Amino acid sequence: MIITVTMNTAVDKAYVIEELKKGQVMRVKKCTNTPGGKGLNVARVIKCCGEESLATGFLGGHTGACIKDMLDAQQVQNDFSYTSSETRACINILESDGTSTELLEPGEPLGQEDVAGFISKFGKIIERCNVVTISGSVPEGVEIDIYEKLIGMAKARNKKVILDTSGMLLKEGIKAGPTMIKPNRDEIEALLGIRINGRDEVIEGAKKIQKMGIDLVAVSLGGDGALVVTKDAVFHGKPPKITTINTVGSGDSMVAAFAVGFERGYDITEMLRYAVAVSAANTLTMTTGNFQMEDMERIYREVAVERL
Ligand SMILES: Nc1ncnc2c1ncn2[C@@H]1O[C@H](COP(=O)(O)OP(=O)(O)OP(=O)(O)O)[C@@H](O)[C@H]1O
Ligand SMILES: O=P(O)(O)OC[C@@]1(O)O[C@H](CO)[C@@H](O)[C@@H]1O
Repeated sequence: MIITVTMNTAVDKAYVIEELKKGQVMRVKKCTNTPGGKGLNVARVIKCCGEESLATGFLGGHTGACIKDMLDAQQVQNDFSYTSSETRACINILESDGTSTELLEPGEPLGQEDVAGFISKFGKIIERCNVVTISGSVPEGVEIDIYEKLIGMAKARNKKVILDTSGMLLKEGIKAGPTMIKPNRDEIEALLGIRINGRDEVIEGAKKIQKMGIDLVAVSLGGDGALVVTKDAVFHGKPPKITTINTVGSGDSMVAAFAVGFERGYDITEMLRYAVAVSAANTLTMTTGNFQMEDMERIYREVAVERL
């Protein structure tokens, strides 16, 4: 069982329009509502992979109740902390030329008692899992070291923990030594406070972060696939060239696939090949955090994994 933590859940609204024009009234051609916030995408993809997950974090107000109904209808197991702070919406505007523009609400503030209640719930439910994923932003009112605390609790019980976040949350979370993190190039730059150009510099940056006490640093590189840096080795997994439909949630799909890899005991190269195939397959569907098995299997056969 894999537990996915989403402190800042959202209803993800994908708006399909011809062309975004600032300052004009625009009618949306098609709107898709999906339970979102990174960890909910992770949970859905784990289910697509055929493994059991339990989604936790916060849901609040009418939007939270609506997300709960959608998760239950999709048979995504969940055990959330409920709050009166309304769950946010995140909007992804998709134009016909493939441009994607995201508008992410901050999320209504949570109270200290909300957070304390969640920490207590988390302590109980992690007994039931082998792997924990912790993803995304947190609403106001949540301390910046929350992920450090959660990772510490999971590691004290010998769970594998994947952390996928950014900014100060990542900086603080790393202090607890998660098993894996999945930064992209921008997140490495922000974490190390440097500019990075080209693959070699990405690898150097990832090696520095790995030495901070993280077993596996997976760096996602969009259409160029992903790098994996461990204490002993560096691998690059490259997907075949594909025409994407919606890339939002592909980082989450990658996290889900690594979590499944840990759960199944895959070795590093198997895990990387699988993660690249699952995340690339996610870009071929309109819904965030979803893939078709036949897409994944076709791409899997064509992923090139190279030891550098
Ligand atoms: N154009 C693409 N073609 C093939 N695979 C892709 C493409 N874009 C993304 N992927 C796959 O998805 C993975 C994650 O994508 P990306 O590097 O964009 O993550 P990210 O920056 O964390 O994105 P996000 O947080 O928006 O989901 C990549 O490592 C790759 O395997
Ligand atoms: O504000 P956060 O938590 O960092 O990111 C939220 C979000 O953009 O991430 C997902 C894509 O990765 C979307 O489903 C969601 O709306």
